Amino acid sequence: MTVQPALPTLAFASDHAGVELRAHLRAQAEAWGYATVDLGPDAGQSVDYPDYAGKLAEALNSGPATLGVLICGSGIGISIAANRHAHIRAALVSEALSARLAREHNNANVIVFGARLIGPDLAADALKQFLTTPFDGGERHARRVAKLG
Ligand SMILES: O=C(CO)[C@H](O)[C@H](O)[C@H](O)COP(=O)(O)O
Repeated sequence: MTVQPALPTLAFASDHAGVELRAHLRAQAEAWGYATVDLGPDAGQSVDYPDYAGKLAEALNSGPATLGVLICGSGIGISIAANRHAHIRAALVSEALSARLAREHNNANVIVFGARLIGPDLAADALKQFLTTPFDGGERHARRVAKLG
């Protein structure tokens, strides 16, 4: 019998612009077998993306989630905010190849989407790549990631 490694728990957060895409991607991830933690916000309120990037950074610090998904309108503000936390390597992506490379080369632990710039199917494809690609672990990549701090 082959024992499959446990899937990581995923944390999801967004600002108001990302509420719908967050729900879609979270449902997809659960359908793929991942446990998820939802950090909000609820629909119908305007919020500030640094607050939700901070919630996700805190969640990855305290567990059980080890990978995160962040979404704002463009993905830019929330990725800037997330990357101000030393243990976060957040990659803003708009297609699946970048999502794969973010794991393979950068060992990114957070994937970021711009809900106003990417469709739900493309975002789900990119998320699937992100979740199923391990860090390459090669010496040059490990060295560079270590220099990120
Ligand atoms: O931070 C952003 C842009 O870099 C995000 O796209 C935000 O979601 C956006 O600024 C929110 O804008 P809104 O007019 O308050 O909906």
